[in-house]
Amino acid sequence: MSPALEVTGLGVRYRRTWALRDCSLSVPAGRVAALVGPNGAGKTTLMHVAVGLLRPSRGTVRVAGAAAFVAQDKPLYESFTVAEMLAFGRRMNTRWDGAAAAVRLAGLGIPPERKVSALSGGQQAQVAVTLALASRPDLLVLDEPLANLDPLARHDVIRVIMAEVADRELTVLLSSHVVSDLEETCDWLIVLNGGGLQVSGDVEELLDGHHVLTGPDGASAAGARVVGASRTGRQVSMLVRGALPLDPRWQARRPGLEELVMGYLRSPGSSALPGLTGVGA
Ligand SMILES: Nc1ncnc2c1ncn2[C@@H]1O[C@H](COP(=O)(O)OP(=O)(O)OP(=O)(O)O)[C@@H](O)[C@H]1O
Repeated sequence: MSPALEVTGLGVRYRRTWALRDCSLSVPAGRVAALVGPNGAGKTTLMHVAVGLLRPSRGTVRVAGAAAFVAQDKPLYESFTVAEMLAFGRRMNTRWDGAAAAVRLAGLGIPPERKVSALSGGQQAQVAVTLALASRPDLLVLDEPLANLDPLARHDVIRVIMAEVADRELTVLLSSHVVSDLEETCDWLIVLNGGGLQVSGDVEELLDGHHVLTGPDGASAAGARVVGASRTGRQVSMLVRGALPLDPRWQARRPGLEELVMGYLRSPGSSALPGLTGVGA
């Protein structure tokens, strides 16, 4: 099956700053991909290129079908009512499912005559996601849609998106700084760091392919590809990729998603990308 999103040798430069350098990745159709990375990693830039808001300085980006985007800040026109936003969406989109959007907003208790500026942050996020889904995209790109939402509203927004993913082959690219929000939702992981791609792959395969090791100071890591290590007193903890080290003093377990992400973010020189081998690769 062809990928929903394919990025090859992507570089994006803002004047003298390269926001993204030599990124190549592909996300299979029907996946919910988490895009994580520290501030300034290039997440928004990648999303803008994916939806055609920004042109690559180098390389190519290919989306199979139509993309919809929910921006990080102010995704809606504040002076519009909800009904006006829906009418605007209908005019701007060739394939538009206004009926489903109206049903969803009614289910959420959001009145059509209410001005966007009078909605809570959670309601605004719900309206923005509903409008994006009404355009029947093949790829839905969401830049931190859960920021500033309370836990209940976060759960509701995720539930709406996941229902749509289950209904049809929608692919989602979702950025967030809160990895725990992504744990139950995402089955693909992309980690960007300082404009470079560190990780892109199936979440289960990545978790199966890594171990968290704990052992005494002085235990040998020979035979393992170390992503990163930390020390607490005389205890050493390491994230390794692939085979375990030979030294029997290590205790190994499968990492959680957050441990995996943090392990890579703390070691910007490490990467887990298809086709790369060697220490830290
Ligand atoms: N319009 C712009 N002009 C110049 N530099 C920019 C512009 N937009 C982004 N950058 C720079 O590009 C880099 C990547 O920014 P980007 O917004 O893509 O990161 P991000 O991962 O989305 O960050 P955050 O998590 O803070 O939202 C940063 O160094 C940023 O300062």
